[in-house]
Amino acid sequence: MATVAQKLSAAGTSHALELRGVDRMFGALAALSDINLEVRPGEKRAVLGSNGAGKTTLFNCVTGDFLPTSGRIRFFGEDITRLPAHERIRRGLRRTYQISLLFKGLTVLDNIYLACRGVSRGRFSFVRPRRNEALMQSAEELVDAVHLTDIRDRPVAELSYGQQRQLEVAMALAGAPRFILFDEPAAGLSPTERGELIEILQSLPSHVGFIIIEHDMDVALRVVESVTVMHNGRIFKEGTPEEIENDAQVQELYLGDGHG
Ligand SMILES: Nc1ncnc2c1ncn2[C@@H]1O[C@H](COP(=O)(O)OP(=O)(O)OP(=O)(O)O)[C@@H](O)[C@H]1O
Repeated sequence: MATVAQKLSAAGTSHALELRGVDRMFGALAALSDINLEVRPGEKRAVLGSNGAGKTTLFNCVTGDFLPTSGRIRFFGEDITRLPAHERIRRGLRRTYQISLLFKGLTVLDNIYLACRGVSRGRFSFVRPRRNEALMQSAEELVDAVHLTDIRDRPVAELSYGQQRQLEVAMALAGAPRFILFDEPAAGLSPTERGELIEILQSLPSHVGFIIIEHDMDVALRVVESVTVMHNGRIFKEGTPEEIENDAQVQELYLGDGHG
């Protein structure tokens, strides 16, 4: 059986995600200008930048929530620039949002089960599944992966804010994703919860790549191998976490502006 690398090579690319000349206008405002970005399969990358830099718009263009005004986006070699969002999900792209999209009245396990069900090809049924069903097993594994085993039968409304964010990570992992976009997963977390999130992100399977938007540098730089800094809708700098941390221009632009 061909490996992911062999399949990508046959498709003429070695990238999980590739953006070429992507622009996104909102009226006269260029939220994204000439974005060129390449992310390898399994690569973990942070996108940093101050408010309004264009980070969320970048995610929206990749997921299909917004179409780019111009430019091309490829996902594992396939041009997805104009594909609807659900077709991108079918191809293994996932995303978390800054706002919570959980079913608060359902249990932790049921929320993850529904996420697994939503991205599976089977037809939806309102009949409660038996525990041995394959999807329920996947849901149980994901509960363990995000350290929520002890509270898996609790309604989400009773969870702390940090536990709800952990649950969102599990839901993004439903259905064997190939690439995940995390939108500020550490926002509003306590130091302990941040530590837990770092552990979870560090233990994701090596073949699953991600981009994380994160204002908390401690979280972002500890879980990635590469960093892209954006400013005013453009890519300002790329490098390793060490290079970016020690870059004088980045410090002046981003680290020095009081972001917490
Ligand atoms: N739907 C929209 N309509 C009009 N302007 C928008 C829209 N979405 C984003 N913008 C504008 O595009 C620019 C980039 O916004 P974006 O949300 O992508 O930045 P960001 O880097 O994610 O910022 P933050 O860190 O505050 O979330 C901003 O000037 C914003 O006001």
